[in-house]
Amino acid sequence: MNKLKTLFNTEVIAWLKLCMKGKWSALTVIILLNVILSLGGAAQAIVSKQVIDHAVNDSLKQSAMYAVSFALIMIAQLVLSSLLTLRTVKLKEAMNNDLQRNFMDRLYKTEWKAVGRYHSGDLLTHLTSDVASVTDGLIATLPGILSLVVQFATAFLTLLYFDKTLALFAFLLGPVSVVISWFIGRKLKKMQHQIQAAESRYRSLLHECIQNFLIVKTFEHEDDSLQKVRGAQQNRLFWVLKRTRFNVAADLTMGTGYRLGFFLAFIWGAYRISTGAASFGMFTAFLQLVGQIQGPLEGLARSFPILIAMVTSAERLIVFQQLTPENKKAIPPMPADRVTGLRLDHVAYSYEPGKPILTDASLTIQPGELIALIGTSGEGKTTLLRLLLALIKPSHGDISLTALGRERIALSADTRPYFSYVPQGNTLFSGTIADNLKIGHPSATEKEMNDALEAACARSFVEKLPEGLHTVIGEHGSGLSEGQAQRIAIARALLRPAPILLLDEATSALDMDTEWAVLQNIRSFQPRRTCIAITHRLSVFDVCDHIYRLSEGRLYREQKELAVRSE
Ligand SMILES: Nc1ncnc2c1ncn2[C@@H]1O[C@H](COP(=O)(O)OP(=O)(O)OP(=O)(O)O)[C@@H](O)[C@H]1O
Repeated sequence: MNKLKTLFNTEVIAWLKLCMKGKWSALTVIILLNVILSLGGAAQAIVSKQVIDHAVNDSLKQSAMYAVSFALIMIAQLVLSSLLTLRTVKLKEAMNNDLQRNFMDRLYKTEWKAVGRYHSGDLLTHLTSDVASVTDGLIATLPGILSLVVQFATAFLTLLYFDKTLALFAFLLGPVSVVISWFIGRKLKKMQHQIQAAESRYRSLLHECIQNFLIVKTFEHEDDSLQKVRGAQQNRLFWVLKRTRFNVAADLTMGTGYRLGFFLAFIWGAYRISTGAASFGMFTAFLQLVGQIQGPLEGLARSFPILIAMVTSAERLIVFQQLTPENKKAIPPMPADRVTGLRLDHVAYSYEPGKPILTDASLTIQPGELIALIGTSGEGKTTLLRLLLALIKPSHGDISLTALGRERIALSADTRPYFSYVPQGNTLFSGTIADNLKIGHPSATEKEMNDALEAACARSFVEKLPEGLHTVIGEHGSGLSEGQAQRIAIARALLRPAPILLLDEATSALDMDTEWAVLQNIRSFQPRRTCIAITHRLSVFDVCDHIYRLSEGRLYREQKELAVRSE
Protein backbone atom coordinates (compact mmCIF):
# COMPACT_ATOMS: atom_id res chain seq x y z
CA MET A 1 0.00 0.00 0.00
CA ASN A 2 2.86 2.36 0.86
CA LYS A 3 4.47 1.61 -2.48
CA LEU A 4 1.20 2.52 -4.14
CA LYS A 5 1.18 5.79 -2.24
CA THR A 6 4.71 6.68 -3.35
CA LEU A 7 3.67 6.31 -6.99
CA PHE A 8 0.41 8.27 -6.86
CA ASN A 9 0.15 10.07 -3.54
CA THR A 10 -3.06 11.75 -2.43
CA GLU A 11 -1.51 15.20 -2.67
CA VAL A 12 -0.78 14.66 -6.36
CA ILE A 13 -4.29 13.32 -6.97
CA ALA A 14 -5.87 16.31 -5.19
CA TRP A 15 -3.71 18.72 -7.20
CA LEU A 16 -4.54 17.00 -10.49
CA LYS A 17 -8.24 17.24 -9.63
CA LEU A 18 -7.77 20.95 -9.04
CA CYS A 19 -6.15 21.27 -12.48
CA MET A 20 -9.26 19.65 -13.98
CA LYS A 21 -11.64 22.18 -12.38
CA GLY A 22 -14.10 23.45 -14.99
CA LYS A 23 -12.89 20.96 -17.58
CA TRP A 24 -14.71 17.81 -16.55
CA SER A 25 -17.44 18.10 -19.19
CA ALA A 26 -14.91 18.54 -22.01
CA LEU A 27 -12.94 15.61 -20.65
CA THR A 28 -16.11 13.48 -20.44
CA VAL A 29 -16.73 14.09 -24.16
CA ILE A 30 -13.16 12.96 -24.90
CA ILE A 31 -13.58 9.87 -22.73
CA LEU A 32 -16.90 9.03 -24.45
CA LEU A 33 -15.35 9.39 -27.89
CA ASN A 34 -12.50 7.14 -26.78
CA VAL A 35 -14.94 4.54 -25.45
CA ILE A 36 -17.11 4.60 -28.60
CA LEU A 37 -14.00 4.11 -30.72
CA SER A 38 -12.99 1.14 -28.54
CA LEU A 39 -16.43 -0.46 -28.89
CA GLY A 40 -16.13 0.00 -32.64
CA GLY A 41 -13.22 -2.45 -32.64
CA ALA A 42 -15.31 -5.30 -31.22
CA ALA A 43 -18.22 -4.42 -33.53
CA GLN A 44 -15.86 -4.60 -36.50
CA ALA A 45 -14.70 -8.08 -35.45
CA ILE A 46 -18.28 -9.36 -35.10
CA VAL A 47 -19.37 -7.88 -38.45
CA SER A 48 -16.28 -9.18 -40.25
CA LYS A 49 -17.12 -12.71 -39.04
CA GLN A 50 -20.57 -12.37 -40.58
CA VAL A 51 -19.17 -11.05 -43.89
CA ILE A 52 -16.85 -14.02 -44.30
CA ASP A 53 -19.19 -16.73 -42.99
CA HIS A 54 -22.04 -15.58 -45.26
CA ALA A 55 -19.66 -15.38 -48.22
CA VAL A 56 -18.37 -18.91 -47.54
CA ASN A 57 -21.97 -20.15 -47.24
CA ASP A 58 -22.89 -18.52 -50.58
CA SER A 59 -25.36 -16.03 -49.05
CA LEU A 60 -23.77 -13.16 -50.93
CA LYS A 61 -26.60 -10.68 -50.32
CA GLN A 62 -26.26 -11.06 -46.56
CA SER A 63 -22.51 -10.85 -46.84
CA ALA A 64 -22.77 -7.60 -48.85
CA MET A 65 -25.10 -6.12 -46.22
CA TYR A 66 -22.59 -6.86 -43.48
CA ALA A 67 -19.79 -5.54 -45.69
CA VAL A 68 -21.68 -2.20 -45.93
CA SER A 69 -22.04 -2.18 -42.11
CA PHE A 70 -18.32 -2.92 -41.87
CA ALA A 71 -17.54 0.05 -44.11
CA LEU A 72 -19.94 2.30 -42.15
CA ILE A 73 -18.25 1.37 -38.88
CA MET A 74 -14.88 2.24 -40.41
CA ILE A 75 -16.14 5.61 -41.67
CA ALA A 76 -17.71 6.38 -38.29
CA GLN A 77 -14.43 5.52 -36.62
CA LEU A 78 -12.53 7.86 -38.93
CA VAL A 79 -14.94 10.73 -38.27
CA LEU A 80 -14.97 10.14 -34.52
CA SER A 81 -11.20 9.88 -34.29
CA SER A 82 -10.82 13.21 -36.16
CA LEU A 83 -13.30 14.76 -33.74
CA LEU A 84 -11.36 13.24 -30.86
CA THR A 85 -8.11 14.80 -32.11
CA LEU A 86 -9.74 18.23 -32.40
CA ARG A 87 -11.34 18.03 -28.96
CA THR A 88 -8.17 16.72 -27.33
CA VAL A 89 -5.94 19.43 -28.79
CA LYS A 90 -8.44 22.14 -27.80
CA LEU A 91 -8.67 20.92 -24.20
CA LYS A 92 -4.93 20.33 -23.98
CA GLU A 93 -4.15 23.87 -25.12
CA ALA A 94 -6.72 25.34 -22.72
CA MET A 95 -5.26 23.38 -19.84
CA ASN A 96 -1.69 24.19 -20.80
CA ASN A 97 -2.51 27.91 -20.87
CA ASP A 98 -4.38 27.76 -17.55
CA LEU A 99 -1.56 25.90 -15.83
CA GLN A 100 1.08 28.27 -17.18
CA ARG A 101 -0.93 31.32 -16.14
CA ASN A 102 -1.53 29.84 -12.68
CA PHE A 103 2.16 29.10 -12.34
CA MET A 104 3.09 32.67 -13.31
CA ASP A 105 0.41 34.03 -10.98
CA ARG A 106 1.80 31.94 -8.15
CA LEU A 107 5.32 33.22 -8.85
CA TYR A 108 4.14 36.84 -8.82
CA LYS A 109 2.30 36.30 -5.56
CA THR A 110 5.18 34.54 -3.85
CA GLU A 111 7.77 36.33 -1.74
CA TRP A 112 10.58 37.74 -3.86
CA LYS A 113 13.29 35.97 -1.88
CA ALA A 114 11.70 32.53 -2.31
CA VAL A 115 11.43 32.91 -6.08
CA GLY A 116 14.96 34.34 -6.26
CA ARG A 117 16.33 30.96 -5.17
CA TYR A 118 15.34 29.43 -8.54
CA HIS A 119 17.27 29.85 -11.74
CA SER A 120 15.21 31.40 -14.51
CA GLY A 121 16.00 28.40 -16.76
CA ASP A 122 14.68 26.07 -14.08
CA LEU A 123 11.47 28.13 -13.84
CA LEU A 124 11.12 27.95 -17.62
CA THR A 125 11.47 24.15 -17.52
CA HIS A 126 8.66 24.01 -14.97
CA LEU A 127 6.55 26.32 -17.12
CA THR A 128 7.07 24.40 -20.33
CA SER A 129 8.00 20.74 -20.07
CA ASP A 130 6.45 20.01 -16.65
CA VAL A 131 3.20 21.72 -17.57
CA ALA A 132 3.14 19.91 -20.95
CA SER A 133 3.73 16.58 -19.25
CA VAL A 134 0.83 17.10 -16.81
CA THR A 135 -1.47 18.21 -19.63
CA ASP A 136 -0.51 15.28 -21.81
CA GLY A 137 -1.06 12.82 -18.98
CA LEU A 138 -4.46 14.20 -17.96
CA ILE A 139 -6.01 14.96 -21.33
CA ALA A 140 -4.55 12.34 -23.62
CA THR A 141 -3.15 9.46 -21.60
CA LEU A 142 -5.77 9.01 -18.87
CA PRO A 143 -8.80 8.90 -21.26
CA GLY A 144 -6.66 6.73 -23.52
CA ILE A 145 -6.14 4.27 -20.68
CA LEU A 146 -9.85 4.19 -19.99
CA SER A 147 -10.59 3.45 -23.61
CA LEU A 148 -7.93 0.71 -23.64
CA VAL A 149 -9.63 -0.87 -20.62
CA VAL A 150 -13.01 -0.73 -22.39
CA GLN A 151 -11.46 -2.11 -25.57
CA PHE A 152 -9.88 -4.93 -23.59
CA ALA A 153 -13.12 -5.73 -21.75
CA THR A 154 -15.34 -5.75 -24.86
CA ALA A 155 -12.84 -7.77 -26.88
CA PHE A 156 -12.54 -10.18 -23.96
CA LEU A 157 -16.30 -10.63 -23.62
CA THR A 158 -16.71 -11.15 -27.38
CA LEU A 159 -13.88 -13.67 -27.35
CA LEU A 160 -15.47 -15.40 -24.38
CA TYR A 161 -18.59 -15.79 -26.49
CA PHE A 162 -16.59 -17.27 -29.39
CA ASP A 163 -13.94 -19.31 -27.57
CA LYS A 164 -13.66 -19.76 -23.81
CA THR A 165 -10.15 -21.26 -23.80
CA LEU A 166 -8.67 -18.39 -25.71
CA ALA A 167 -10.55 -15.83 -23.61
CA LEU A 168 -9.13 -17.36 -20.44
CA PHE A 169 -5.65 -17.28 -21.90
CA ALA A 170 -6.08 -13.58 -22.82
CA PHE A 171 -7.51 -12.82 -19.41
CA LEU A 172 -4.38 -14.16 -17.70
CA LEU A 173 -2.25 -11.82 -19.78
CA GLY A 174 -3.93 -8.81 -18.14
CA PRO A 175 -2.81 -9.14 -14.50
CA VAL A 176 0.67 -10.27 -15.60
CA SER A 177 1.04 -7.11 -17.70
CA VAL A 178 -0.21 -4.87 -14.90
CA VAL A 179 2.25 -6.33 -12.38
CA ILE A 180 5.17 -5.97 -14.82
CA SER A 181 4.11 -2.40 -15.66
CA TRP A 182 3.94 -1.55 -11.98
CA PHE A 183 7.53 -2.60 -11.35
CA ILE A 184 8.65 -0.75 -14.45
CA GLY A 185 6.79 2.37 -13.29
CA ARG A 186 8.41 2.48 -9.87
CA LYS A 187 11.87 2.40 -11.38
CA LEU A 188 10.93 4.91 -14.06
CA LYS A 189 9.69 7.46 -11.56
CA LYS A 190 13.13 7.77 -9.98
CA MET A 191 14.70 8.18 -13.42
CA GLN A 192 12.13 10.76 -14.44
CA HIS A 193 13.08 13.01 -11.51
CA GLN A 194 16.74 12.84 -12.58
CA ILE A 195 15.82 13.59 -16.20
CA GLN A 196 13.77 16.66 -15.26
CA ALA A 197 16.57 17.92 -12.98
CA ALA A 198 19.11 17.42 -15.81
CA GLU A 199 16.74 19.18 -18.21
CA SER A 200 16.42 22.12 -15.82
CA ARG A 201 20.20 22.43 -15.47
CA TYR A 202 20.61 22.29 -19.24
CA ARG A 203 17.97 24.94 -19.92
CA SER A 204 19.34 27.20 -17.18
CA LEU A 205 22.77 27.03 -18.80
CA LEU A 206 21.39 27.76 -22.28
CA HIS A 207 19.39 30.66 -20.91
CA GLU A 208 22.45 32.14 -19.22
CA CYS A 209 24.65 31.66 -22.29
CA ILE A 210 22.13 33.52 -24.45
CA GLN A 211 21.62 36.28 -21.88
CA ASN A 212 25.36 36.79 -21.54
CA PHE A 213 25.98 36.47 -25.27
CA LEU A 214 27.98 39.72 -25.32
CA ILE A 215 30.26 38.70 -22.47
CA VAL A 216 30.88 35.29 -24.01
CA LYS A 217 31.73 36.94 -27.32
CA THR A 218 33.90 39.78 -26.05
CA PHE A 219 35.74 37.60 -23.54
CA GLU A 220 36.19 35.04 -26.33
CA HIS A 221 34.67 32.48 -24.02
CA GLU A 222 32.88 30.65 -26.84
CA ASP A 223 34.84 27.39 -26.52
CA ASP A 224 34.47 27.20 -22.74
CA SER A 225 30.82 28.07 -23.03
CA LEU A 226 30.24 25.37 -25.64
CA GLN A 227 32.20 22.95 -23.46
CA LYS A 228 29.83 23.65 -20.58
CA VAL A 229 26.84 23.18 -22.88
CA ARG A 230 28.32 19.88 -24.02
CA GLY A 231 28.79 18.77 -20.38
CA ALA A 232 25.17 19.57 -19.54
CA GLN A 233 24.03 17.84 -22.74
CA GLN A 234 26.01 14.72 -21.83
CA ASN A 235 24.46 14.62 -18.38
CA ARG A 236 21.00 14.97 -19.90
CA LEU A 237 21.78 12.43 -22.59
CA PHE A 238 23.00 9.95 -19.98
CA TRP A 239 19.66 10.00 -18.18
CA VAL A 240 17.55 10.08 -21.35
CA LEU A 241 19.44 7.08 -22.76
CA LYS A 242 19.21 5.25 -19.45
CA ARG A 243 15.44 5.73 -19.48
CA THR A 244 15.20 4.78 -23.15
CA ARG A 245 17.27 1.60 -22.65
CA PHE A 246 15.02 0.68 -19.76
CA ASN A 247 11.89 1.38 -21.80
CA VAL A 248 13.20 -0.58 -24.78
CA ALA A 249 14.09 -3.57 -22.56
CA ALA A 250 10.63 -3.44 -20.97
CA ASP A 251 8.95 -3.12 -24.39
CA LEU A 252 11.01 -6.00 -25.72
CA THR A 253 10.08 -8.31 -22.84
CA MET A 254 6.40 -7.46 -23.02
CA GLY A 255 6.37 -7.38 -26.83
CA THR A 256 7.90 -10.88 -27.00
CA GLY A 257 5.23 -12.13 -24.61
CA TYR A 258 2.43 -10.56 -26.69
CA ARG A 259 3.74 -11.86 -30.01
CA LEU A 260 4.15 -15.32 -28.55
CA GLY A 261 0.55 -15.07 -27.31
CA PHE A 262 -0.64 -14.00 -30.77
CA PHE A 263 1.27 -16.85 -32.39
CA LEU A 264 -0.27 -19.37 -30.00
CA ALA A 265 -3.75 -17.95 -30.64
CA PHE A 266 -3.11 -18.20 -34.38
CA ILE A 267 -2.08 -21.86 -34.13
CA TRP A 268 -5.02 -22.54 -31.84
CA GLY A 269 -7.46 -20.95 -34.34
CA ALA A 270 -5.95 -22.94 -37.25
CA TYR A 271 -6.30 -26.12 -35.20
CA ARG A 272 -9.96 -25.30 -34.46
CA ILE A 273 -10.67 -24.81 -38.18
CA SER A 274 -8.99 -28.15 -38.99
CA THR A 275 -11.23 -29.91 -36.43
CA GLY A 276 -14.30 -28.09 -37.78
CA ALA A 277 -14.92 -26.40 -34.41
CA ALA A 278 -14.52 -22.94 -35.94
CA SER A 279 -15.54 -21.30 -39.20
CA PHE A 280 -13.29 -19.10 -41.38
CA GLY A 281 -15.27 -16.09 -40.28
CA MET A 282 -14.74 -16.95 -36.68
CA PHE A 283 -11.03 -17.38 -37.34
CA THR A 284 -10.84 -13.83 -38.79
CA ALA A 285 -12.81 -12.41 -35.88
CA PHE A 286 -10.56 -14.41 -33.58
CA LEU A 287 -7.39 -12.86 -34.83
CA GLN A 288 -8.89 -9.38 -34.69
CA LEU A 289 -10.07 -9.90 -31.12
CA VAL A 290 -6.74 -11.31 -29.99
CA GLY A 291 -5.17 -8.19 -31.46
CA GLN A 292 -7.72 -6.06 -29.64
CA ILE A 293 -6.86 -7.69 -26.36
CA GLN A 294 -3.12 -7.48 -26.80
CA GLY A 295 -3.25 -3.96 -28.24
CA PRO A 296 -4.72 -2.44 -25.06
CA LEU A 297 -2.29 -4.37 -22.89
CA GLU A 298 0.63 -3.08 -24.92
CA GLY A 299 -0.97 0.37 -24.93
CA LEU A 300 -1.35 0.29 -21.15
CA ALA A 301 2.28 -0.65 -20.74
CA ARG A 302 3.25 2.25 -23.02
CA SER A 303 0.98 4.70 -21.18
CA PHE A 304 2.63 3.91 -17.91
CA PRO A 305 5.87 5.90 -18.51
CA ILE A 306 3.73 8.88 -19.59
CA LEU A 307 1.70 8.66 -16.39
CA ILE A 308 4.90 8.44 -14.39
CA ALA A 309 6.23 11.54 -16.15
CA MET A 310 2.94 13.29 -15.34
CA VAL A 311 3.17 12.43 -11.63
CA THR A 312 6.83 13.51 -11.47
CA SER A 313 6.04 16.82 -13.13
CA ALA A 314 3.01 17.32 -10.89
CA GLU A 315 5.25 16.81 -7.85
CA ARG A 316 7.70 19.40 -9.19
CA LEU A 317 4.90 21.91 -9.80
CA ILE A 318 3.29 21.28 -6.41
CA VAL A 319 6.49 22.53 -4.74
CA PHE A 320 5.71 25.98 -6.16
CA GLN A 321 2.16 25.76 -4.93
CA GLN A 322 3.58 25.45 -1.44
CA LEU A 323 5.82 28.54 -1.56
CA THR A 324 4.82 31.19 0.96
CA PRO A 325 2.52 33.69 -0.71
CA GLU A 326 2.87 37.36 0.07
CA ASN A 327 0.28 38.53 2.49
CA LYS A 328 -1.16 41.18 0.19
CA LYS A 329 -4.59 42.73 0.33
CA ALA A 330 -5.94 44.80 -2.50
CA ILE A 331 -6.05 48.31 -1.09
CA PRO A 332 -6.58 51.32 -3.33
CA PRO A 333 -3.29 53.06 -4.14
CA MET A 334 -2.68 56.39 -2.54
CA PRO A 335 -2.82 59.28 -4.99
CA ALA A 336 0.58 60.68 -5.88
CA ASP A 337 -0.42 64.12 -4.63
CA ARG A 338 -0.63 62.77 -1.05
CA VAL A 339 3.08 63.30 -0.44
CA THR A 340 4.47 60.79 1.97
CA GLY A 341 7.53 60.71 4.19
CA LEU A 342 9.36 57.69 5.52
CA ARG A 343 10.67 56.54 8.84
CA LEU A 344 13.06 53.71 9.66
CA ASP A 345 13.52 52.81 13.32
CA HIS A 346 16.46 50.57 14.27
CA VAL A 347 16.07 48.37 11.24
CA ALA A 348 18.15 45.19 10.98
CA TYR A 349 18.28 42.68 8.17
CA SER A 350 20.35 39.69 7.05
CA TYR A 351 19.86 37.47 4.00
CA GLU A 352 21.56 34.61 5.82
CA PRO A 353 21.74 33.94 9.55
CA GLY A 354 24.88 35.40 11.14
CA LYS A 355 25.69 37.70 8.19
CA PRO A 356 23.93 40.99 8.96
CA ILE A 357 23.66 43.57 6.20
CA LEU A 358 21.76 46.21 8.18
CA THR A 359 22.26 46.23 11.95
CA ASP A 360 20.63 49.37 13.31
CA ALA A 361 19.51 51.69 10.52
CA SER A 362 17.36 54.67 11.46
CA LEU A 363 16.23 57.50 9.21
CA THR A 364 13.46 60.07 8.89
CA ILE A 365 12.57 61.56 5.50
CA GLN A 366 10.09 64.41 5.38
CA PRO A 367 7.42 64.38 2.66
CA GLY A 368 8.76 65.84 -0.57
CA GLU A 369 12.44 65.57 0.32
CA LEU A 370 15.09 64.33 -2.10
CA ILE A 371 17.63 62.16 -0.31
CA ALA A 372 20.94 60.87 -1.65
CA LEU A 373 21.94 57.47 -0.27
CA ILE A 374 25.64 56.76 -0.52
CA GLY A 375 28.00 54.09 0.75
CA THR A 376 30.64 51.72 -0.51
CA SER A 377 29.64 48.91 -2.82
CA GLY A 378 28.03 45.95 -1.09
CA GLU A 379 27.09 47.93 2.07
CA GLY A 380 23.38 47.24 1.58
CA LYS A 381 21.91 50.26 -0.24
CA THR A 382 19.85 48.15 -2.67
CA THR A 383 18.86 45.94 0.26
CA LEU A 384 17.44 49.04 1.95
CA LEU A 385 15.28 49.77 -1.12
CA ARG A 386 14.12 46.12 -1.16
CA LEU A 387 13.02 46.59 2.46
CA LEU A 388 11.07 49.71 1.49
CA LEU A 389 9.40 47.83 -1.34
CA ALA A 390 8.56 45.07 1.18
CA LEU A 391 10.27 42.50 -1.04
CA ILE A 392 12.02 41.45 2.16
CA LYS A 393 11.05 42.02 5.79
CA PRO A 394 13.27 43.51 8.50
CA SER A 395 14.44 40.97 11.05
CA HIS A 396 14.24 43.77 13.62
CA GLY A 397 12.88 47.33 13.80
CA ASP A 398 10.07 49.14 12.00
CA ILE A 399 9.60 50.98 8.75
CA SER A 400 6.59 53.21 8.21
CA LEU A 401 5.13 55.76 5.86
CA THR A 402 4.35 59.14 7.33
CA ALA A 403 1.60 60.65 5.22
CA LEU A 404 0.72 64.28 5.73
CA GLY A 405 -2.27 64.59 8.05
CA ARG A 406 -2.42 60.83 8.49
CA GLU A 407 -1.27 58.28 10.97
CA ARG A 408 1.86 56.29 10.31
CA ILE A 409 1.32 53.31 8.05
CA ALA A 410 3.46 50.24 8.73
CA LEU A 411 5.25 48.96 5.64
CA SER A 412 4.01 45.76 4.02
CA ALA A 413 3.31 44.36 0.56
CA ASP A 414 0.12 46.45 0.71
CA THR A 415 2.11 49.67 0.76
CA ARG A 416 3.92 48.82 -2.51
CA PRO A 417 1.53 51.08 -4.47
CA TYR A 418 3.13 54.01 -2.63
CA PHE A 419 6.46 53.38 -4.34
CA SER A 420 7.82 53.80 -7.81
CA TYR A 421 11.15 52.13 -8.50
CA VAL A 422 13.97 52.43 -10.99
CA PRO A 423 16.26 49.46 -10.40
CA GLN A 424 19.88 49.12 -11.49
CA GLY A 425 20.51 47.92 -15.03
CA ASN A 426 18.38 47.94 -18.11
CA THR A 427 14.81 46.99 -17.26
CA LEU A 428 12.95 47.88 -20.46
CA PHE A 429 10.66 45.41 -22.20
CA SER A 430 10.59 44.77 -25.92
CA GLY A 431 7.78 46.76 -27.53
CA THR A 432 7.19 50.45 -28.16
CA ILE A 433 8.44 53.23 -25.89
CA ALA A 434 4.79 54.02 -25.12
CA ASP A 435 4.21 50.38 -24.07
CA ASN A 436 7.11 50.70 -21.65
CA LEU A 437 5.87 53.99 -20.25
CA LYS A 438 2.37 52.61 -19.76
CA ILE A 439 3.73 50.01 -17.35
CA GLY A 440 4.00 53.01 -14.99
CA HIS A 441 0.47 54.19 -15.72
CA PRO A 442 -1.64 52.04 -18.08
CA SER A 443 -4.09 54.84 -18.92
CA ALA A 444 -1.47 57.58 -19.36
CA THR A 445 -2.30 60.05 -22.11
CA GLU A 446 0.20 61.12 -24.78
CA LYS A 447 0.58 64.46 -22.96
CA GLU A 448 1.30 62.75 -19.63
CA MET A 449 3.87 60.52 -21.30
CA ASN A 450 5.52 63.50 -22.96
CA ASP A 451 5.59 65.42 -19.65
CA ALA A 452 7.27 62.47 -17.91
CA LEU A 453 9.77 62.14 -20.77
CA GLU A 454 10.44 65.87 -20.55
CA ALA A 455 11.18 65.57 -16.82
CA ALA A 456 13.49 62.64 -17.47
CA CYS A 457 15.30 64.67 -20.20
CA ALA A 458 14.22 62.05 -22.73
CA ARG A 459 11.61 63.89 -24.77
CA SER A 460 13.99 65.46 -27.31
CA PHE A 461 15.67 62.18 -28.28
CA VAL A 462 12.36 60.26 -28.33
CA GLU A 463 10.88 62.88 -30.67
CA LYS A 464 13.81 62.41 -33.02
CA LEU A 465 13.16 58.66 -33.29
CA PRO A 466 11.39 57.60 -36.51
CA GLU A 467 8.10 56.75 -34.81
CA GLY A 468 8.52 58.90 -31.70
CA LEU A 469 6.69 57.38 -28.73
CA HIS A 470 5.62 54.47 -30.93
CA THR A 471 9.14 53.44 -31.90
CA VAL A 472 9.66 49.75 -31.25
CA ILE A 473 12.66 48.88 -29.11
CA GLY A 474 14.22 45.43 -28.72
CA GLU A 475 14.78 43.19 -25.71
CA HIS A 476 16.33 45.12 -22.78
CA GLY A 477 15.91 48.35 -24.72
CA SER A 478 18.22 47.29 -27.54
CA GLY A 479 18.37 50.06 -30.10
CA LEU A 480 18.81 52.66 -27.33
CA SER A 481 21.94 53.79 -25.51
CA GLU A 482 22.30 52.86 -21.84
CA GLY A 483 21.67 56.49 -20.81
CA GLN A 484 18.58 56.74 -23.05
CA ALA A 485 17.18 53.49 -21.59
CA GLN A 486 17.77 54.84 -18.07
CA ARG A 487 15.87 58.05 -18.85
CA ILE A 488 12.89 56.10 -20.24
CA ALA A 489 12.91 53.97 -17.08
CA ILE A 490 12.84 57.19 -15.00
CA ALA A 491 9.94 58.57 -17.07
CA ARG A 492 8.10 55.27 -16.56
CA ALA A 493 8.61 55.56 -12.78
CA LEU A 494 7.44 59.19 -12.79
CA LEU A 495 4.24 58.21 -14.58
CA ARG A 496 3.33 55.77 -11.82
CA PRO A 497 0.98 57.59 -9.46
CA ALA A 498 3.03 56.77 -6.38
CA PRO A 499 4.25 59.37 -3.88
CA ILE A 500 7.73 57.89 -3.26
CA LEU A 501 10.35 57.47 -5.95
CA LEU A 502 13.27 55.09 -5.43
CA LEU A 503 16.23 55.46 -7.79
CA ASP A 504 18.94 52.81 -7.61
CA GLU A 505 21.86 54.30 -9.51
CA ALA A 506 19.24 55.24 -12.07
CA THR A 507 21.29 58.08 -13.52
CA SER A 508 24.68 56.34 -13.52
CA ALA A 509 24.94 56.30 -17.33
CA LEU A 510 24.08 59.99 -17.75
CA ASP A 511 26.58 62.82 -18.13
CA MET A 512 26.79 65.15 -15.12
CA ASP A 513 24.74 67.97 -16.62
CA THR A 514 21.89 65.70 -17.72
CA GLU A 515 21.90 63.91 -14.37
CA TRP A 516 21.68 67.22 -12.57
CA ALA A 517 18.84 68.38 -14.83
CA VAL A 518 16.90 65.11 -14.35
CA LEU A 519 17.11 65.38 -10.56
CA GLN A 520 16.11 69.06 -10.61
CA ASN A 521 13.11 68.14 -12.77
CA ILE A 522 12.15 65.35 -10.36
CA ARG A 523 12.18 67.91 -7.54
CA SER A 524 9.75 70.15 -9.34
CA PHE A 525 7.65 67.39 -10.94
CA GLN A 526 3.96 67.62 -10.09
CA PRO A 527 2.50 65.93 -8.16
CA ARG A 528 5.52 66.24 -5.94
CA ARG A 529 7.44 63.10 -4.93
CA THR A 530 9.58 62.09 -2.03
CA CYS A 531 12.72 60.60 -3.53
CA ILE A 532 15.61 58.39 -2.44
CA ALA A 533 18.43 58.27 -4.96
CA ILE A 534 21.27 55.80 -4.50
CA THR A 535 24.30 57.29 -6.13
CA HIS A 536 28.06 57.38 -6.26
CA ARG A 537 28.09 60.73 -8.09
CA LEU A 538 29.08 63.99 -6.39
CA SER A 539 27.05 66.10 -8.80
CA VAL A 540 23.83 64.76 -7.25
CA PHE A 541 24.62 66.04 -3.75
CA ASP A 542 23.98 69.61 -4.76
CA VAL A 543 20.37 68.91 -5.73
CA CYS A 544 19.55 66.80 -2.67
CA ASP A 545 18.06 67.97 0.60
CA HIS A 546 20.13 65.55 2.65
CA ILE A 547 22.78 62.90 2.20
CA TYR A 548 22.79 59.67 4.15
CA ARG A 549 25.71 57.27 4.21
CA LEU A 550 25.20 53.57 4.86
CA SER A 551 28.15 52.14 6.71
CA GLU A 552 28.48 48.94 8.73
CA GLY A 553 24.75 48.43 8.79
CA ARG A 554 23.86 51.93 10.05
CA LEU A 555 22.76 55.17 8.41
CA TYR A 556 24.65 58.40 9.07
CA ARG A 557 23.59 61.87 7.96
CA GLU A 558 26.47 63.58 6.15
CA GLN A 559 27.28 67.20 5.58
CA LYS A 560 27.38 67.90 1.85
CA GLU A 561 30.97 69.13 1.99
CA LEU A 562 32.10 66.08 3.99
CA ALA A 563 30.28 63.72 1.63
CA VAL A 564 31.94 65.33 -1.38
CA ARG A 565 35.37 65.02 0.22
CA SER A 566 34.95 61.40 1.26
CA GLU A 567 33.45 60.19 -2.03
N1 LIG B 1 19.56 37.94 -2.79
C1 LIG B 1 20.62 37.97 -1.97
N2 LIG B 1 20.90 36.88 -1.22
C2 LIG B 1 21.96 36.89 -0.38
N3 LIG B 1 22.79 37.94 -0.22
C3 LIG B 1 22.56 39.05 -0.94
C4 LIG B 1 21.46 39.12 -1.86
N4 LIG B 1 21.47 40.32 -2.43
C5 LIG B 1 22.53 40.99 -1.90
N5 LIG B 1 23.18 40.23 -1.02
C6 LIG B 1 24.35 40.63 -0.22
O1 LIG B 1 23.98 41.74 0.56
C7 LIG B 1 25.03 42.69 0.60
C8 LIG B 1 24.50 44.07 0.21
O2 LIG B 1 24.08 44.03 -1.15
P1 LIG B 1 23.42 45.30 -1.83
O3 LIG B 1 23.13 44.95 -3.22
O4 LIG B 1 22.31 45.76 -0.98
O5 LIG B 1 24.63 46.33 -1.76
P2 LIG B 1 24.76 47.77 -2.40
O6 LIG B 1 25.24 48.67 -1.33
O7 LIG B 1 23.52 48.16 -3.10
O8 LIG B 1 25.91 47.50 -3.45
P3 LIG B 1 26.24 48.26 -4.84
O9 LIG B 1 26.57 49.68 -4.53
O10 LIG B 1 27.39 47.49 -5.33
O11 LIG B 1 25.02 48.11 -5.70
C9 LIG B 1 26.12 42.18 -0.32
O12 LIG B 1 27.14 41.65 0.50
C10 LIG B 1 25.48 41.08 -1.11
O13 LIG B 1 26.37 40.04 -1.33
